[in-house]
Amino acid sequence: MASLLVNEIFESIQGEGSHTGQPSIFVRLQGCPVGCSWCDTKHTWDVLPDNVRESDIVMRENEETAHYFETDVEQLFILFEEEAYLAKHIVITGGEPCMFDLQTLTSEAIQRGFTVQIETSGTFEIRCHEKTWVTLSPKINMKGGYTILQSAIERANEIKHPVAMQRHVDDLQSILAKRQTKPLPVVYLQPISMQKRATDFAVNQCIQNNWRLSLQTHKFIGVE
Ligand SMILES: C[S@@+](CC[C@H](N)C(=O)[O-])C[C@H]1O[C@@H](n2cnc3c(N)ncnc32)[C@H](O)[C@@H]1O
Ligand SMILES: Nc1nc2[nH]cc(C(=O)O)c2c(=O)[nH]1
Ligand code: SF4
Ligand SMILES: [Mg+2]
Repeated sequence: MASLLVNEIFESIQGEGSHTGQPSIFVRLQGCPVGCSWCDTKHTWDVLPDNVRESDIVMRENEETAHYFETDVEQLFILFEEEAYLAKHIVITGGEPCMFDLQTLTSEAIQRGFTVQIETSGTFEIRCHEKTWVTLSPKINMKGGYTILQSAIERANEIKHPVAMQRHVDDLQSILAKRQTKPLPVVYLQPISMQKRATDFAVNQCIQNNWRLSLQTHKFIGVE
């Protein structure tokens, strides 16, 4: 069975976007080459063989590390049971989770009665069950040189765009103009790193464009 590289798994409340407030099992996969300068999970970027650990070591680590373990879908659901998770919603994030083929994981989750959501930059093909909720957080002109895929723009169930300045809004407008599938997905602006200037800017742009505001609510209340 296809392998997954896991940076961390934890149960919390979805802090962002349209599922905000929903109890969720977060699966954070290792690896991302996109290179957003303001990324809040830089420890997930590199996949260094020296950083492989046993799953129980990674599961007991309390701080952010670049350690990861290798697993498969079957083992992942065993682990959920061992951890006695209660949430019925799974958020697959990273790193860039779409570097992995998520078809088996999302299908198995849905078959077991979970709802599933993927958080993705849209720079890799999205391979998942059709009932998966896809949150697209578009990344263009980042250091890694990746471009957003048209297929990701069409697949998005919501767009959650990190913003701090006008250029980010212009990027978002250009992405929305490319979307052919109707209806348009619900659009959120998410202030980069919760900075006051970025938040004020986002509020103003939400009002101007009738978009919604997404705050990283988990950070305000100090949970994972
Ligand atoms: C860490 S990313 C991982 C998933 C995927 N690579 C992506 O970018 O969507 C998860 C979410 O956090 C957002 N994000 C990352 N760093 C942020 C920051 N400093 N401020 C606000 N949002 C941030 C991303 O845009 C994305 O919506
Ligand atoms: N509580 C909580 N909600 C989140 N929503 C998206 C997250 C992510 O890092 O992808 C995230 C996260 O790291 N924690
Ligand atoms: S695509 Fe996502 S994980 Fe990768 S650098 Fe950007 S925000 Fe971070
Ligand atoms: Mg996060």
